[in-house]
Amino acid sequence: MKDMVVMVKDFSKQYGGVTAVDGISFTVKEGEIFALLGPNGAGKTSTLECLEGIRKQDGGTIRILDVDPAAEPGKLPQLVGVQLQQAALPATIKVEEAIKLFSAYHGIKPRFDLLERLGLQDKMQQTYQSLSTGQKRRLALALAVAHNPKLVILDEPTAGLDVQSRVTLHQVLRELRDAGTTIILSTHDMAEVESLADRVAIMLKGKIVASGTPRELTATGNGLTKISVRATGQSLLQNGFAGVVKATVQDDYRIYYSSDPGAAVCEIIARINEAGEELEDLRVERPSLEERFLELTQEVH
Ligand SMILES: Nc1ncnc2c1ncn2[C@@H]1O[C@H](COP(=O)(O)OP(=O)(O)OP(=O)(O)O)[C@@H](O)[C@H]1O
Repeated sequence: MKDMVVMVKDFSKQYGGVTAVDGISFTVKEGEIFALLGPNGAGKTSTLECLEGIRKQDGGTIRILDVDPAAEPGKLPQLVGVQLQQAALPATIKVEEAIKLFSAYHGIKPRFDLLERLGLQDKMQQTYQSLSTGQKRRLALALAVAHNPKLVILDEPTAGLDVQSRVTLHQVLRELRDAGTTIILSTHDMAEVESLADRVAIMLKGKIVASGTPRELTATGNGLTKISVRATGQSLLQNGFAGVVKATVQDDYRIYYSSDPGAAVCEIIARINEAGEELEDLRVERPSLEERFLELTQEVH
């Protein structure tokens, strides 16, 4: 069985009178990409900062590989790689100097290979302030993972990145995961979670309102599959297909939301054939995380 890398139990965090995190619990296993997904103010950053030992929790237990971050912060830097926020490096430090500095801190050889992997090999002599947002984030990731930490914590690693930088960053994160690194990240982006995360916890107003694999989360809730179909005749205008609870028309398409999509698709095709019509297009989309997220948000409000 894989080792538990992170254990969070009944964790809470307040700022003055504001409860930012309200008694959440989760665990993360070795070699998992775990996402905290939630809107602004949900408590994601507060959670990550307590895991990093930057802030102290007000209640509950946090353990990272059996270390209590609040009690033994000195043990964390070797175990945990943290992606620095934008302003954390001096404006005039060069990329090469930053890599050397961090490598010296961890007592390792400079990892210039990571710069190449992250497309920064031509930027070695550029100052930090002259890098674009995407380049700064890629450098921050290189600095976070250079010493092969067991856990990497990333706060919205792809926010504001273009598609290419985002794809590269996702690839690097998957490679790290496949090599056994555990990754916790926060994000607003549901598509990112669906394509990248092994497990996700949805946070709303300081609580975890749902958790599981992205597939498990989309299978809960109303779980309706969307079937969009276009045919040459009028036979589809009459509904009555298996498990369909809602039907609409959009452009030339009839759209059905069904709890039994396999049977519904068979019946739709049979109806078109019986009517002697032609099937022009058929699309089946399983419920998305976005739909589940919106459902949950409405439940909480
Ligand atoms: N230093 C602070 N002082 C006072 N309140 C804070 C502080 N940091 C966060 N909060 C409050 O705690 C709540 C949770 O904030 P947090 O930054 O953890 O959420 P988040 O999910 O990371 O949001 P975002 O996606 O906007 O970064 C918010 O209501 C926020 O205003």
